[in-house]
Amino acid sequence: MLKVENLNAGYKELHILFDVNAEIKDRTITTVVGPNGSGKSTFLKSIFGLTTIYSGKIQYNGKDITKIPPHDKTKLGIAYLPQTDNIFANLSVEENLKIAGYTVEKEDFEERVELALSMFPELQTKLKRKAGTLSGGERQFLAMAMALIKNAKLMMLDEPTAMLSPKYASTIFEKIQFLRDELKITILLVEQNVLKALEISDYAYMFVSGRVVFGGKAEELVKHEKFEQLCVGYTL
Ligand SMILES: Nc1ncnc2c1ncn2[C@@H]1O[C@H](COP(=O)(O)OP(=O)(O)OP(=O)(O)O)[C@@H](O)[C@H]1O
Repeated sequence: MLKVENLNAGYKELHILFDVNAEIKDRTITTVVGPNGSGKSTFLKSIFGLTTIYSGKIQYNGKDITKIPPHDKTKLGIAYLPQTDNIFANLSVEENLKIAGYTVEKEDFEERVELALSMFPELQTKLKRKAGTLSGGERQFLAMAMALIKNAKLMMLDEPTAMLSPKYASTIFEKIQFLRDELKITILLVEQNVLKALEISDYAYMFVSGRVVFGGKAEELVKHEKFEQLCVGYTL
């Protein structure tokens, strides 16, 4: 689904990612782990078109999307959910859902809202509430519901369980599995709850100082000699 080749990227002249190669397979969960500041978020942002790309290539279903702006990537079915600021806090939940559906045909929109609310029934009773008054977990649900309405096929989630209670975090992990298993959505995840994320993941990448030091099956990463040293502390 997504192929990243020899990607070098950063913020203007600040080079952060070095020769990154990665492949995200269709209908899988791939988790990116690594110490703080290793470039995990920058990786997601680069795929979405929010960084400076110096060289390399990003392909999505065989199409070169390296230089395509974010709004066009949304149309192709790519969604990027940052850790914060992923909803319009001053608007109601309902208005947020409507905005997500701006580019969707009216009939499709109603169907998509129905699907989104069946997946996130927690939002059903809060449609008139200002999104800014939702709990952290509910905000994540709303952001994911908006991505569903946009018909996302690839969802990139940056630390969706950050600041959430363990109970809420488990619910988010269940929802992510549901997205893969029932809705056939491909997930690229950056997570601080590394062990829990790897449990539900098919593949994983470990970044250190902007370089990929491991790429492969999620269960293999746990056996990697540097895994504990680099991810513990950050993991627990
Ligand atoms: N908008 C930005 N402008 C300039 N530098 C940035 C920007 N965003 C991130 N950086 C820098 O890029 C480097 C990588 O940051 P990034 O957020 O990608 O790491 P991360 O692995 O996701 O870290 P964390 O686990 O702490 O979230 C850091 O040195 C950070 O300070």
